[in-house]
Amino acid sequence: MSITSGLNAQPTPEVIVDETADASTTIDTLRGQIDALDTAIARLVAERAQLSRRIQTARINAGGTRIELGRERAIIDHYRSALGSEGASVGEAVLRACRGAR
Ligand SMILES: C=C(O[C@@H]1C=C(C(=O)O)C=C[C@H]1O)C(=O)O
Repeated sequence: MSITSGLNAQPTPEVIVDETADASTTIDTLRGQIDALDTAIARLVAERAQLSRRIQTARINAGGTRIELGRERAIIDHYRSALGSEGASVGEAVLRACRGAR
């Protein structure tokens, strides 16, 4: 299975802004949309972390290691392909968030 096949990415919703509004109203509207996206991103990362920890626990219980670097490299490559050069940093941050104990 490819990395992407389990993802259910949705298109970014259309940005609806009143073109006659003043700048501060436009900024408030767009910031509201950014806040909603950040909430969704955080929820997805938390959901991802739960799945990741289940895999890590299963592997440890089977006598393996918590970390699998080859798989992590593929994930970072995926983020780089999707987001450009800064995508690798995003992928690394996501992996870190999914590794820590909670
Ligand atoms: C979840 C896994 O275990 C670890 C965590 C990973 C992740 O959060 O994506 C990836 C590789 C492993 O270091 C896995 O092997 O898939």
